[in-house]
Amino acid sequence: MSIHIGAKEGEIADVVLLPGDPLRAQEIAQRFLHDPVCYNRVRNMLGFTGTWRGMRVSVQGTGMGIPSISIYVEELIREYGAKILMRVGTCGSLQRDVGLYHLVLAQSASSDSNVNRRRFRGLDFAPWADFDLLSTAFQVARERGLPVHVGGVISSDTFYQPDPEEWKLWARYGVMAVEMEASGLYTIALREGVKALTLLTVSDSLVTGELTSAEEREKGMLSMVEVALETASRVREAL
Ligand SMILES: O=P(O)(O)O[C@H]1O[C@H](CO)[C@@H](O)[C@H]1O
Ligand SMILES: O=c1cc[nH]c(=O)[nH]1
Repeated sequence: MSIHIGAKEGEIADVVLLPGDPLRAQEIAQRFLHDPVCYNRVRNMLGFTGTWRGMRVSVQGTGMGIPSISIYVEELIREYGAKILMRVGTCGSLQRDVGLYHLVLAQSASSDSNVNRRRFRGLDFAPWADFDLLSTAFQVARERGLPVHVGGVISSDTFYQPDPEEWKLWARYGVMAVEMEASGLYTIALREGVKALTLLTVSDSLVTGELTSAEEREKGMLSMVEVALETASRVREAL
C-alpha cells in the first residue's frame, strides 16, 4: 500500500488508464474489463484491475489538476511498477477545426502551472508524449475512422480562467486544446523512463462556446477508451 493507493503489491497492472473522474474509472472498468476488481477506495479515488482481450489493465482515477495526477502517477510508477500510462480525459477545443467529440492526442503539453518551473529551477521544460504510443494511437484512430488531431495542448491550473481571453494566445501558437493534467503525467513519465500518452475527447469549444451533453460525452469517451486499450495492447506486444 502506498500513501494514496490502497493496493497490495501485484494488484495493479503495468498498463494503467487514467481518467480524472474516479466514477469514470469505475464505468470504464465495468464496461471494458473482464472480472474487474477494485483495489483502491482511499479518498474515493477508485482504481480497478481486470483484463481486456487477455491483457491485464488497471484504471485509476487521478482527480483534477497537475498536483493531483502527480501523486497517483508517482505512486503507480515507483511503488507499483506501471510502465504504460494513458490519460483518458476531456478537454476544451481552442481551434475551430477541433470539433466537439473529436479525439485529441496530446503530442506535447505546455502549462501555466508553476510545478515545472520549480522542478527545473526557473528553466522551461517541454513535456512530450511517448512516440510509440502516440503514433500507434493515431493509426488506431484512423483505422476506426475517428476524427483525430495530434498536437500541443495546454495543461492549466485553472478551469475557470482568471483572464477569459488568455486561451487566444495559446491558440495563436497552434495549441489545440486545454485540459489540466497532461504536463504532470508526461514530466514524471519522462523522468522515470516509462511510456505515457494523453487522449482527450473534446467536451466543449472555447472558440464557438458549444458544449456537449452528458450522453454525447459518454459516446466520445467510449471510442477514446477503445483506442487507448488497442494502442496499449499493440505497443506492449512490440516491447
Ligand atoms: O475529464 P477529465 O479527465 O477530468 O479532464 C478534464 O476535466 C476536468 C475539468 O472539468 C479536468 O480534470 C480536465 O483536465
Ligand atoms: O474547457 C475545458 C474542458 C475540459 N477540461 C478543461 O480543463 N477545460
